[in-house]
Amino acid sequence: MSARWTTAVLDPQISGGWAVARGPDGFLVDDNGALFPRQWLKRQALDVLSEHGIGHFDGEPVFLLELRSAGEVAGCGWRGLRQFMLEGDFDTYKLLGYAAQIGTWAREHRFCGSCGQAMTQIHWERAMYCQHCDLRSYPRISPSMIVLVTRGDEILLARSPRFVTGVYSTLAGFAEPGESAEDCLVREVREEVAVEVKNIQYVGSQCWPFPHSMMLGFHAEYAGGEIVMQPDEIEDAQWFNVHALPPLPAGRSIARHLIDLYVARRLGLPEPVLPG
Ligand SMILES: NC(=O)c1ccc[n+]([C@@H]2O[C@H](COP(=O)([O-])OP(=O)(O)OC[C@H]3O[C@@H](n4cnc5c(N)ncnc54)[C@H](O)[C@@H]3O)[C@@H](O)[C@H]2O)c1
Ligand SMILES: [Mg+2]
Ligand SMILES: [Zn+2]
Repeated sequence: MSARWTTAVLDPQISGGWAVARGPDGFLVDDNGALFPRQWLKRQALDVLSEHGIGHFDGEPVFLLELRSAGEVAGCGWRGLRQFMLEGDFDTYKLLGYAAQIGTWAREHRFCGSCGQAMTQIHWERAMYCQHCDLRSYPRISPSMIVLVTRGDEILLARSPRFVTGVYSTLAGFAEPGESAEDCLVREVREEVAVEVKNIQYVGSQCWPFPHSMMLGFHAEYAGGEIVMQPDEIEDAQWFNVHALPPLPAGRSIARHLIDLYVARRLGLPEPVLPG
């Protein structure tokens, strides 16, 4: 949510408003962006799997058309969510990030995980419902810890084989059942680089809709151990001096914020603000 964008459960039976369409290649866009007059968009030959009322943008209702396949709409193209995260209006990115998470979840919860029968949308809360089991499934959110480990002027950064060439980032990993945030952080750092940490401090959080992570960001100090990289997960890990940093993650990511915040504090510069 943001100043311009708030989530809400809106009944698709009501008419009007804006709509976004999401297919396998991302969101439908034209020169004005990804928001289209809903009645116009629904007249296009789109292969709609489901429709969801997702919230308000500048006070106007917004709906998501989740598509089975990418079709052709004259004058329009497709744009992935990552592009919206990297550049352009952040409120629009927040709206589309939410739409993507709702679309993914609804697509993956069409059938009851308990009995296998078709589920239906309910319109007073964000849930899919199985009448047979009286079971509700809510949108999936996966808590992930992300941590900048520091040792004075040095910060510990690593590369996953999945990263853009040359980029180094903070360590991250998904929480497992039974863990606290701190347990998870200590385990992930141990698994990925075999380092021990102390003085864990919570910094802030960020929704990361790729596809449904909730990043909880921390700072921790080095407490011991030599770097041993986890095979397959970590391609390289090093201590970098704050004056000689490698290519870093995208400006709006919490990974980048954790790095920029520490460097600013170390160098006595103004502190950056985490994009909400
Ligand atoms: N916003 C940021 O700045 C930022 C930076 C780094 C990582 N991330 C995100 O943090 C998350 C975790 O990072 P990671 O990839 O290093 O995780 P990780 O170290 O836990 O390893 C990834 C592996 O975890 C497993 N996995 C996938 N989804 C899972 C889930 N929902 N629950 C449990 N295990 C799962 C898979 O085997 C996958 O290969 C990812 O979503 C990643 O995109 C965000
Ligand atoms: Mg990881
Ligand atoms: Zn069921």
